[in-house]
Amino acid sequence: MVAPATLRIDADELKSVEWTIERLADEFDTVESEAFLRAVTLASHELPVRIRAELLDFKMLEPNGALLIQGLPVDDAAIGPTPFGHGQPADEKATLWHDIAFFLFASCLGDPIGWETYQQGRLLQHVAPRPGHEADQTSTGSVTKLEWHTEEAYHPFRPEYLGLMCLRNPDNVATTLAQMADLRLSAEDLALLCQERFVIRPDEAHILRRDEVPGLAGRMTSFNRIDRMNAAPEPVALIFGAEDRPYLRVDPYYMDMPEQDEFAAAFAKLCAEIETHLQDVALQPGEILFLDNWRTVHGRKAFRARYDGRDRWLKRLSLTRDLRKSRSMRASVNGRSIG
Ligand SMILES: O=C(O)CCC(=O)C(=O)O
Ligand SMILES: [Fe+2]
Repeated sequence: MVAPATLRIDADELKSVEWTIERLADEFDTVESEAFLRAVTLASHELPVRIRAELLDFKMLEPNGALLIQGLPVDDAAIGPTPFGHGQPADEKATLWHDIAFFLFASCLGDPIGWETYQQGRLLQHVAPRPGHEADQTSTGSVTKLEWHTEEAYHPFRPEYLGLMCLRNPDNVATTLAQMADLRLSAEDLALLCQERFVIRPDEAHILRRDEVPGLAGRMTSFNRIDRMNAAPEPVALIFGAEDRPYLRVDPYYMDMPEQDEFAAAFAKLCAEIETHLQDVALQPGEILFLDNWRTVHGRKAFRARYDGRDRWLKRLSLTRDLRKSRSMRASVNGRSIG
């Protein structure tokens, strides 16, 4: 199986990265602003050249579907309690250093995007267990495994890359992933999977618990759009791109079984191949895992949440290579929230 590529930041590189982070931290107190996005994209050009080269190759040459960046320090006492479980919001200031680091690396791959119908359009999202959500098929679930999926598989503007930065993972709960490059599918199955015959519905993170959404009224156009995608989904192809190195989009939990036997059989083979080639990556504090969302699927093992402020805590960014393609669903030229 193809293991994720790894890139370890060395001591000299870390000094240079820290210098850039600290300069940005002097100027900004949140990563959720357009001014910060411009500044961090510019500053990403100052990253050490070896790091930029590795990220650029990951993007331009597609040598691997996953890239693990190691070597950022995390002071567990300084980052504050894991959000949600404790009933208090995260102290954004306490993780600003890491948030900036994450955006700096991510900016080498693409532009961060968010969703009007998810966490109020926030770009940097918390992945942490939430009381009452234990059995949900979302990033706030825990006792139920998060089934493997393409991120936002149903959406025409789904991200090309997904970043997961680990701040805390005391029980070594694994992120699961499978690489398209590992899958063995016959030419006949590939030909069936390339046809627009498969229905993928929106993730329930955009649908459940709508009554808890602050400012819901102002976002109803976007929520209505999600509801329409749910009620009348357009059939799509699961495999696309070049025949010899295809891309995929798939999320069985939100899919209908195709009616015709041959398509159902090809879909079942794809799922079985993915299951066979699923690997575990238990992220450690300070690690950032970048996944090519067109060449891997990912999920998470089940675990028992502690709700003691020390739970598993990742931050997540979705990145697009081409912001313009979603312009019809974004409010402004450099607005990042799609819906
Ligand atoms: O918790 C994880 O490791 C992965 C979660 C996930 O699939 C996601 O946040 O999109
Ligand atoms: Fe995901």
